Amino acid sequence: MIELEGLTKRYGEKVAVDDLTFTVRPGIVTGFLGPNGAGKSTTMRMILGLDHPTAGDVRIDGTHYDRLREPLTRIGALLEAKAMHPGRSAHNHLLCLAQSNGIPTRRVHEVLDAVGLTAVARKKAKGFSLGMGQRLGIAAALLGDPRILMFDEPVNGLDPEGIHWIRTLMKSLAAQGRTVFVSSHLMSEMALTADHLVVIGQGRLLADTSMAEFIERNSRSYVRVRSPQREELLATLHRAGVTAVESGDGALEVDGSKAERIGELAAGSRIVLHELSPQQASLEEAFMRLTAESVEYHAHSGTPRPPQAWGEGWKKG
Ligand SMILES: Nc1ncnc2c1ncn2[C@@H]1O[C@H](COP(=O)(O)OP(=O)(O)OP(=O)(O)O)[C@@H](O)[C@H]1O
Repeated sequence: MIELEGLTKRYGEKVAVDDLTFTVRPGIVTGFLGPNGAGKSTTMRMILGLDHPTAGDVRIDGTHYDRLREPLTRIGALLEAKAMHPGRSAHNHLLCLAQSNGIPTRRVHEVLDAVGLTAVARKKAKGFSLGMGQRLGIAAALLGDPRILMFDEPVNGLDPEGIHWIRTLMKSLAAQGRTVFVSSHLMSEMALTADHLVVIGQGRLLADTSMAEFIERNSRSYVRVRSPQREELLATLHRAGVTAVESGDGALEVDGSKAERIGELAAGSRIVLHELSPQQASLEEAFMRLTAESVEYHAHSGTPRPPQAWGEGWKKG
């Protein structure tokens, strides 16, 4: 279990992590989601004692990282791929880590096998592709057989096979009862991997929710309707107790009614329809709405929409 309490990090004027309080629990994959610069890496560095908090506290199974005995056997982390000596082989890199942490040598062979690097174990790391570097970083995280694992953007730059492999690995580690904490800036990626979501923006907690709850709240389905007899259609829908809102481009959006019913109501009043289409809002859109105000740098493609009122509704703790 990882517990953060009021965790804060300032760099001069910049507040990189702002009063974060949440708990990462065992047995599930917890996704740590936020746009670029949200403070995910800084938070993970503080969990590992690589950065010191300006305020607040973070504990690993009740203890500060600095006070853990043989920390690699308690928490394993992949923070930056290729954080290794380029002239060293994968085998020797892991062997050095094992020897300095009191981990038996046989674990080196086990983890090389687990990440599929046995065949290239004696090759120098500088010749490794990004995917091989990620696998070696994950092997290092697994070396001490820790109960807690933390991965910072593990699928960045990987091919589909590598992405699939990491997703499966994270789920199986969680199924073994371990705590798995993984960061990403892609909602679509988290939707496929995480059981629980912690969302941050500009260092602040925006949501702490189960994935199922996030999907339920944000998989908004509605029907788009366009008609040259818009006012008559609005009046007909109103009489039937169906609420429609303007979509901004002249069309109407109707929640809570099927396209069939709207079509039948329109036909009953001899109203011509030019469009009648069921729609499903994507989780990526929901994430973008939630974090819109906290994104540091926008492309000049339009004004971000303000976060919806529901943003606060599912924030816990
Ligand atoms: N050593 C530092 N000195 C000054 N500012 C920093 C430092 N480290 C991080 N920051 C700033 O803190 C903020 C959070 O950065 P961080 O790398 O933690 O975000 P992130 O969510 O991991 O982003 P990304 O997905 O882009 O890696 C950013 O604005 C960053 O510029």
